[in-house]
Amino acid sequence: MYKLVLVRHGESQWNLENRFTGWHDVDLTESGVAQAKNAGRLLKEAGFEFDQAYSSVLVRAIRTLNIITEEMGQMWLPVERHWRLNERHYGALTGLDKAETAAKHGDEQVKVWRRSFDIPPPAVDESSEHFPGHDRRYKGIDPRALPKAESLALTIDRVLPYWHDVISPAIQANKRVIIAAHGNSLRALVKYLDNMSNEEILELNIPTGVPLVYELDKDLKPISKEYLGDAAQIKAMMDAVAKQGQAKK
Ligand SMILES: O=C(O)[C@@H](CO)OP(=O)(O)O
Repeated sequence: MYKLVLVRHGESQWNLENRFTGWHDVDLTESGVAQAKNAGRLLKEAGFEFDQAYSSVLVRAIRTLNIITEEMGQMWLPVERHWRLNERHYGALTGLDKAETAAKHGDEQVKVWRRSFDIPPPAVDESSEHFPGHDRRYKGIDPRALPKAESLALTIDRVLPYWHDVISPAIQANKRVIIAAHGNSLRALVKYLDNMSNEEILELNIPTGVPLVYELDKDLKPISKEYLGDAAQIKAMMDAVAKQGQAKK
């Protein structure tokens, strides 16, 4: 049996401001830092030791992982950062206020943009500041692979090659792995691991800064899955994520 830990970054500045974030690079808030410390403390108390860590190339995930490994006394861990673990690209919604967008287009439309399986938000064009082709960290990647807007389905298409080529072989080579990533890049992975239907994934919201521990069999099929921490608090955090896309009453 293998163990795998997934963690969504702690609260970011744009989570706090309730703005669509995607590939925009924002840092953690103070409470995001506290959430990451708490995640590290919980993992340490539960006796976790890792051999390999992975994160996206976005600061909020990188910093969350740093804080967790520092808290655990495992800062020396090898880390591989990869753009394929980035958040889903929010296209032309990037930067907009989620509640204001819902007031303008309706809660249902925003739920479609946030959570439908295969309907992407409106795309940016290559002149947009939110097109990743302008960012040095994505140099060397085939521009056709760089997103202008992604649905969850498209996010799955770019996350899974990294899972199959890099992460799952590491796990099967007995490396104990932690992955720090994002609400939707982790939903992509969870959908795949748990073999969830397109309808089931619609209602799945992942809280910030809470370790999600999987036990996997030899073929990496889940045996069990649980969040570390206070169940009532975690449920409240998941409900709050779901509500972020509703217009203010
Ligand atoms: O804005 C985003 O990039 C994501 C995660 O923070 O938000 P949502 O939960 O609306 O998909």
